[in-house]
Amino acid sequence: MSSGTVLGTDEFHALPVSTVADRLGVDPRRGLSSEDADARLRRYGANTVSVPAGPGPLRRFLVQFHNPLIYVLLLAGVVTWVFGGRVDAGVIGGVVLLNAVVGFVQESRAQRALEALSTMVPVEATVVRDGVPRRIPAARLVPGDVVELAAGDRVPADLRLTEVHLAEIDESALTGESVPVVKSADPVPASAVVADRAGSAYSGTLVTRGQARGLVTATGGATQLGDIQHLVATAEVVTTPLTRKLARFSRQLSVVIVAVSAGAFALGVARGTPAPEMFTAVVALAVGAIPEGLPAAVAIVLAIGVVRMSRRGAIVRHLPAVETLGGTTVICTDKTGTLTRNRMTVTTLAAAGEPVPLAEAGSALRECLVAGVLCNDAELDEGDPTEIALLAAAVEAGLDPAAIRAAAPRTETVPFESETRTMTTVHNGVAYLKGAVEEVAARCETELLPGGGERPLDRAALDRMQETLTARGLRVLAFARLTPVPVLLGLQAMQDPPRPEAVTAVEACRSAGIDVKMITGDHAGTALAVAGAVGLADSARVRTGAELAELPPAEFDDAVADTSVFARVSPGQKLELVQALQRRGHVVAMTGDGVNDAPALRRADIGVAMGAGGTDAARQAADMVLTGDDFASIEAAVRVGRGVFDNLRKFIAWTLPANIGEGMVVLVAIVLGATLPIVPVQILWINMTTAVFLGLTMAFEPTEAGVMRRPPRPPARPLFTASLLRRVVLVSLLQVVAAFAAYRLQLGSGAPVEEARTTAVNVFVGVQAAYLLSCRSLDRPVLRAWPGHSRMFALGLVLTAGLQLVLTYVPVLNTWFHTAPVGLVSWLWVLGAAVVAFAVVEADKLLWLRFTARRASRRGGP
Ligand SMILES: Nc1ncnc2c1ncn2[C@@H]1O[C@H](COP(=O)(O)OP(=O)(O)OP(=O)(O)O)[C@@H](O)[C@H]1O
Repeated sequence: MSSGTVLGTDEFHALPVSTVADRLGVDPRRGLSSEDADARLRRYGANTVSVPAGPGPLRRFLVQFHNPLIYVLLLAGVVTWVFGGRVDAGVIGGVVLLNAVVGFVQESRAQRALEALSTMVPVEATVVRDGVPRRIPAARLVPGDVVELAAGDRVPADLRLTEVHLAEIDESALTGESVPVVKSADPVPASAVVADRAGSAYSGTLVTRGQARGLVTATGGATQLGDIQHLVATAEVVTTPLTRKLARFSRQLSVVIVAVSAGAFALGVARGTPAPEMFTAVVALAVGAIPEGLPAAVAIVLAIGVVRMSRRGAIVRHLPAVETLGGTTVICTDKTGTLTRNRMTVTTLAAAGEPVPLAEAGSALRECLVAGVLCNDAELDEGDPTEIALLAAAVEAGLDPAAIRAAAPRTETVPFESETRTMTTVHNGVAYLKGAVEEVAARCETELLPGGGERPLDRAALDRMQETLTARGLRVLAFARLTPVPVLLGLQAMQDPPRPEAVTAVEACRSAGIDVKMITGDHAGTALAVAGAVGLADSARVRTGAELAELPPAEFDDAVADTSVFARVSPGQKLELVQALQRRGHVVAMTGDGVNDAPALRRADIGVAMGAGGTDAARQAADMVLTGDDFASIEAAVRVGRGVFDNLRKFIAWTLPANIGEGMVVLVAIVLGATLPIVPVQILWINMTTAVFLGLTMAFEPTEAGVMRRPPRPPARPLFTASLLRRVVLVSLLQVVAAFAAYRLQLGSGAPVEEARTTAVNVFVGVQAAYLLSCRSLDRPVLRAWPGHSRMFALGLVLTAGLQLVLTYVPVLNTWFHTAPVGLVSWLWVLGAAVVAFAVVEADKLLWLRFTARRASRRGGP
């Protein structure tokens, strides 16, 4: 399906521009009229590629049954049925069904959270309509629209290029070719493949250099990108390194459990238990012990993290980023906009080594202000804040920017680039240069004196002036007239106030053991002053890009590690910085907004792009996009990331002992040759209800207050620590002992077996609930480190209690699950077991804390 069928041809790339414009019915200079565009929008639809829906709900539901464990359960159901256990078989069937429903719901939730993300970053395009360029949502583009492209933009639709200025486009998203393609406006042979069509630009690719204009030839699903997305049936699976690690762990554990079950089966049968009965028992053992919900639950915990982060202004583009963020050890951040407001105001001018107040500059430094107006792409209300400030300064000094521009129309432009740090424009044969002081001064031999006259450039005085201004945190730009001979016109120094919230956020990061480094293209003096203002500079630790370039390779990594402010850094060097830090084992978050920052963003463990000020190229390369461009959002995201990782650990720490305990009850009974204190269908009941209503509440735990007061998790730390393993052993033992004790003592006191088993089941769930309470704080006594109220947690407890009451007192369930109503004594058992289990785990935490503290002090540590 291509637009060609709609528009009469799909060979626009082979036609001259004028023919293309005719076919599309548009004047390439004026663009479409608004009415025509609206009509076309109705006719061709929105310019969005609907993500292929993926497998439908039915398919996703059926997939839930595709699991070896479920096969075994179903088999057990059939066996039970055949040997007459109709009710038990029905219960097993019900459990399988319920399991599928729960899995389905969980997965859908995670999927929805993720889908919501892709719509959150708005994409805009510059389009010419009714003869004027304007920004509109890219979704509203229609075939025939005239689109303007500039370096950093993502191509918003398929275009036939009409005008090209040095444009290069990275088409790797489409063709896999990573070298940018040089574009032209010429037709190519009709047979040319997409990669060879120099005269066209394709939706989803990135402009890496230059500017261009083009006519929209296809939108939405009719674009090449749309074609591809339809071909690639995206069954995108929600996996991260952690979910994969866990999935592998679950598989290994399953193998062990199946082996144990087989052994238990053989043992039981050898002792004379009927095979079908034994079979159902070991199936219960296996189902109870295998933590089947683990990978899905982890995906949910992460997805919830994504939602929480988006509320803090940080939009995560890749799920694994949530996990990585929590482990971040270094944040490398921009200055302008991220630590400061990016609201520039010129406060001082200077020439010939003397400051000139803005109020007097209109006469004394007129040409410096004029250069600031002419060599400038902004309007007073729109554009680069640095350039807006220059216009505002001219206005404040009494000049009229519009009149100045009208009198000296621009004939040539060399745009600003971070590499050259300068911009040049030519007006009626007069060339103006503006940019970083060093770069501009290097081109000049003479300088203008305030009020008139010239003298040879006094470089020492200029340097001193720059030192004075930058030390006040001002960004300093120099201006020169290049014709007939280069003369320095003066300096304009602008203020960009630090964000107050950045100060708190930097402080929070530092107390969280995260190193914050500032990387800027600005002058070292300015960088240092701003760093001081937001609380991240110790003056000895600033280095410039030039100094970095001089370092011998052997010293590079160390130097980078102990520098906190990098000034006059080029985008290419950002990549080197990331690599150096990673070589030292750091997990690096790096911000960037320009096209040239993309490699560094991609390389960083967490690439952070700006939603408002950044380019599409940077956003495309990033793992996370900040809607407010604000450093505080990075800090908030790290905080959430840590909380999410904690919740994962909590979930795992709860679920493993719970599951293994369930399996152990059966195993112990078989090994001892004793009757089962909990029968298979009851194990299934416990497994189903507690995993959802107790375990999953951990996903919603609030972030603990102290998360930002402890050091980052060491990148190499395994998920299964000694503490966790100890906890698994302890808690599964507690459960087994409690269940057996309750069962035996009840039997001993003459209670019928159903009542004794019901008590054992309730005791079991009670212990799991008590342990869940303890898991709200993994390492510290929970009552002392109370994480605050959690509605989910409370709801989970209430629902679980309700379900146990239903299981105990509702006759139908009594029949299905072989339970019976019990008396007060039985509930006292439950309460007692829960209290004891809670106390034991809390005591274990205290002992362990004391043990580690003593070990640390013996090693001479604090
Ligand atoms: N529009 C411009 N025209 C000419 N020169 C500029 C312009 N903007 C900035 N400069 C010069 O280039 C230097 C680097 O600016 P640039 O905007 O590349 O820094 P940056 O790395 O983006 O800064 P930050 O890290 O603070 O965001 C500035 O110190 C200034 O001297």
